[in-house]
Amino acid sequence: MINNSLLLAKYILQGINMALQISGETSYSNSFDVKVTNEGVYFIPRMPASYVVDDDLYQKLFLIMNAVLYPEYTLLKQSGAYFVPLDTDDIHVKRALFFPWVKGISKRLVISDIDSFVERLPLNKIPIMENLTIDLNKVTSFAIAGNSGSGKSYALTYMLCVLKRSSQLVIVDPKFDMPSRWGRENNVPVVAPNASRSKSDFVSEVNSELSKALELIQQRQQVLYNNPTADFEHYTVVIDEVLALSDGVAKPIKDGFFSLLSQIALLGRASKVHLLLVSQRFDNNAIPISVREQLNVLVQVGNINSKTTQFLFPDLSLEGIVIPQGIGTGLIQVIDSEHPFQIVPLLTPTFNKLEGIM
Ligand SMILES: Nc1ncnc2c1ncn2[C@@H]1O[C@H](COP(=O)(O)OP(=O)(O)OP(=O)(O)O)[C@@H](O)[C@H]1O
Repeated sequence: MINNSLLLAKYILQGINMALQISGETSYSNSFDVKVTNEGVYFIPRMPASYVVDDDLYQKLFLIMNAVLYPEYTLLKQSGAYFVPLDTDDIHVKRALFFPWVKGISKRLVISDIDSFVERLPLNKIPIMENLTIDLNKVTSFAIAGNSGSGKSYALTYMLCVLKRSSQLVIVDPKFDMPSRWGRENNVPVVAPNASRSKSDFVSEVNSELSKALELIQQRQQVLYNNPTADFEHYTVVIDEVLALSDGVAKPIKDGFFSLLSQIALLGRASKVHLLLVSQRFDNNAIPISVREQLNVLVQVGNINSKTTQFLFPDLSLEGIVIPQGIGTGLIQVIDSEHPFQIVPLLTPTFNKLEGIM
């Protein structure tokens, strides 16, 4: 175990010196340096340099360092070069490429009793893996994508269990399936279709539920206007199979659905009103672009390739990301105020069977 940051920086430098082919430049010729902090690694080029400091260099360094650091640390994949200014008077070394990391590698949470796990959970915390916990106060909208059989419903069930600890919930369940049963057992209101009603009728009911969430946002905005430090209970609208809702309904109803979703996604942050959307995919038929842009917890389970990641992770090159094998695996990105862009391999939690629900 390497725990001394100087030693670790030296080890990383060695890895870069050996593997990076940039005009024969190395740290020995004083071309660059590496610094390590709790948050990640800084690659400091000495400028002007005989090599170009660009996205390409960034991705190369990512590949080299991710391998030399495995399994002590996992670098968080960025879509482009992540420049940071450094606090020094020396113009030659006033900038760095930054590689944020998390300690260890992604490890699945295995929970033997989900009820007591949730009971002991601190408020607003959403554990995802052993080294990744989301703070509900820092994120607004969640999306879970994955093909049939990929572990989407299982992941959703887990999210419902942990979210209930910190948030009021309302569930929209077009398939009248597991989420409806979970809602019944947990006294959470569910909007589901019934045989005697048309699809448009059902989506209209969904729209009126979304209108209620929007009204709540507006009421809370009023309160915040008078008291900017007011605090509220989280409120989360969970929608399973979003694509099944937006597909094949009358245009005015679909437009209404999209418009309500957009407004909630855009305005919900300050008033703690969240969306949790689940869908096979999140293309423009499933949700409007404005909603996709607001999503800040993005989960893709099942097959990971350029086709499946094109909607939630359009800028992602998968190079260098070690995707775990097996059931309930994939990728997760959490965009919060501290981390503008980070994608890590995901293993969804495993928990005990819930009688009568799944
Ligand atoms: N993290 C996990 N740990 C253990 N088992 C899992 C995990 N994730 C998924 N599974 C199992 O994988 C199988 C498929 O998962 P699930 O039913 O959630 O898929 P799905 O994507 O929702 O499919 P569908 O859309 O057809 O409902 C289930 O038997 C489930 O128990």
